[in-house]
Amino acid sequence: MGAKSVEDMIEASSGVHFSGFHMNGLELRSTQVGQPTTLAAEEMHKQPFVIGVAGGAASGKTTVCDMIIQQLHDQRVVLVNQDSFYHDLTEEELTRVHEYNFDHPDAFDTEQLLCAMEKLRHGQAVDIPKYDFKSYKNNVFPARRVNPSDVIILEGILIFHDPRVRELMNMKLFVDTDADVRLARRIRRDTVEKGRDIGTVLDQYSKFVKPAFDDFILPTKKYADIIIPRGGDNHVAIDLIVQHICTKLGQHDMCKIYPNLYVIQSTFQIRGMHTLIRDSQTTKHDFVFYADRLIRLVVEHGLGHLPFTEKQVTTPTDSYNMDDVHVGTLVTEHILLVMGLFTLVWIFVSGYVVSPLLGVARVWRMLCEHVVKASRLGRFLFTGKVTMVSSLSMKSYLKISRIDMCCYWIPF
Ligand SMILES: Nc1ncnc2c1ncn2[C@@H]1O[C@H](COP(=O)(O)OP(=O)(O)O)[C@@H](O)[C@H]1O
Ligand SMILES: Nc1ccn([C@@H]2O[C@H](COP(=O)(O)O)[C@@H](O)[C@H]2O)c(=O)n1
Repeated sequence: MGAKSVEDMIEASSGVHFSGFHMNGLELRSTQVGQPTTLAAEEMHKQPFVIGVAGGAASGKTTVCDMIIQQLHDQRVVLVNQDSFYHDLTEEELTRVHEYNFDHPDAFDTEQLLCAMEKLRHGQAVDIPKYDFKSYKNNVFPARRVNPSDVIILEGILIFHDPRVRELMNMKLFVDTDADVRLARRIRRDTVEKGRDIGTVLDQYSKFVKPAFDDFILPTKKYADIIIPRGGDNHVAIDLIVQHICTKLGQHDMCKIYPNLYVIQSTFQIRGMHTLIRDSQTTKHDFVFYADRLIRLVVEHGLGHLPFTEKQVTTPTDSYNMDDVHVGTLVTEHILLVMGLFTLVWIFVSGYVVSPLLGVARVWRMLCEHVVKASRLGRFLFTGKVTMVSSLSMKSYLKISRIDMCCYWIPF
């Protein structure tokens, strides 16, 4: 490939980019300036929190869902069963119903399920059919009107099978109950509630239910975030799951109110530092040290949202690509981002009863450090013995210098 085409490629890819950091690793892909990045974020954050619950038939999925719903009493939660989306049987299929495999992925109308989810996620109510296990039809009972909610629980034996359905889920649970327990429950349920005779239940189990569990259901266990042994008997697991959902919903709600809010993923290191600065035994020196590190994380993540353009730099020895951060825009378009950072760190620091001024001063210092670094780099690139293939213009340099002065001027 010739030198010109390399240049062309760089030029073609040298638009302005935003780097993003989002909750749950959901990233907004790099977008060109002027495109509605915040609209995309809004779209994403306005959507409900979707929990998928899979597991074998009679494993206790519905029981677990009911327990979660009960404990999330102050949230708007709806349960959507995959059973509601069983295909209607044709007349011919009805005459030979015992040969029909209700445990195969093709038994479900996944397109209809996706369509219903699409509507719910966009704030529209949907009518979900109520399946009749006795007549094998989904139009015997009136459909159930489901309104858009904060949380949607999608439950079903094969709810993790289709990747498009899996992608809708923020959290995936797999109810793992022993096969003999599932069979015992199924026999009782199908004979008592569905009025089937035990011979038919056992035939269906060995012919379709067990093979489908091994071939289609069990292989989806790997997609689960949490596996719940013993289903509804496992109160500890359900309590922990509900706590986790509440935490996520808190963040989710905040993100819904503030579409430009980014939540930094918690790590053991971050949690450790939070513990230390909350501890009354922590010395002033350690407090300042760990608070500084936490503030630095916030500042660095915030600055990661500044737009940048890729530039090619030729040094005496080599040529390489670098990201030219638009420091100049710091004082103009992105002043709000910087102000937001101050406020954020101010809230963070003031939450720990330190003088808010101390917090603001520390943020200023960190921002200045960053800008000074960028400024030094800028000056080096501009005045040093290097050739810029794509120019870092005089205008940018002047802007950098102005910020430089401004930063030194701020007393702290
Ligand atoms: N922990 C449990 N102990 C006893 N019976 C249970 C338990 N969990 C569920 N069951 C019973 O087993 C049957 C199947 O449970 P369900 O929650 O409907 O499972 P699934 O939704 O996975 O088919 C129901 O009759 C239910 O009452
Ligand atoms: N007409 C039907 C439809 C489904 N089944 C069985 O139901 C099971 C799934 O429901 P769960 O509530 O237990 O998850 C599945 O194993 C089907 O075989 C049926 O028997 N008849």
